[in-house]
Amino acid sequence: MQTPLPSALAFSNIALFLDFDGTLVPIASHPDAVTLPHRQRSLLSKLQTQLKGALAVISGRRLADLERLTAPLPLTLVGCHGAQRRDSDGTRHAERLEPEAVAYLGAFLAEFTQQHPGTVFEDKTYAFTLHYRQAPQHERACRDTMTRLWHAYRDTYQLTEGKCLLELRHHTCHKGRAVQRLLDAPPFRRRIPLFIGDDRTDEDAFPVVNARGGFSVRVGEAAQSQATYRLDSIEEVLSWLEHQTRSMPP
Ligand SMILES: O=P(O)(O)OC[C@H]1O[C@H](O[C@H]2O[C@H](CO)[C@@H](O)[C@H](O)[C@H]2O)[C@H](O)[C@@H](O)[C@@H]1O
Repeated sequence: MQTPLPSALAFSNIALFLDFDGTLVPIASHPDAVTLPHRQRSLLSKLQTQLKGALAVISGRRLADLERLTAPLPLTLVGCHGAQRRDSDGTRHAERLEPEAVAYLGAFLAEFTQQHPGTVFEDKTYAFTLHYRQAPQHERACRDTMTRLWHAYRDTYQLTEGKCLLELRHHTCHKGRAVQRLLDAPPFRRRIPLFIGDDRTDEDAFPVVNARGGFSVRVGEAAQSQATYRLDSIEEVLSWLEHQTRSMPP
């Protein structure tokens, strides 16, 4: 059971990790329909300065998507649930992959969406995401297909569920590992981690944050969560963070 996040924290010592969709920006009908509103952009910019760079956006989206959405802010960005990273100085990191499986899964699922109108496929190289938000009549077919593919590739990929999506993600896609790595180096090292997220893959990060004596925060209702704290909505996330920026030196 999560308790409400206290409004007063020693925020200047925090390493802040923010999920993107459903935490910073509202869920939209299609992945490409999302933008970063002025309020969030200005907040991220202030936090980046006030936390001396100890801020990262950690998302299931591709790194290229995050770069486009947050440009020109020089943030640390983690894409594909941890498989890709851009540091605030522009340095890039990416996990290695077996190209054969990537090509096969990409081609197979692209064909699947042709046969199931309204479904959306994102080929993120490290993760293959099938959305049925706009075609709920195809949810069963999406589940069956992704389950079959997972049985064939379970040594390398795991099957997870998100908000109206099913995803085969490579074992290197793991937000907990991403947080661990960031905390081992400046500017995050020796700070207290605070992770805010709303989804299944954010759960991978919560035990890492808890083990480091940090603050794990789940956004919205969750039947089961390892988060210690709760914020009820995106509006609460933004207001809470804005309150912290007002309590720190500019
Ligand atoms: O880790 P996150 O930043 O929360 O990313 C999770 C997934 O977000 C996106 O899908 C979700 O948002 C879409 C746009 O609002 C929505 O249409 C979809 O139904 C949601 O599941 C993104 O498209 C995925 O690649 C991310 O894995």
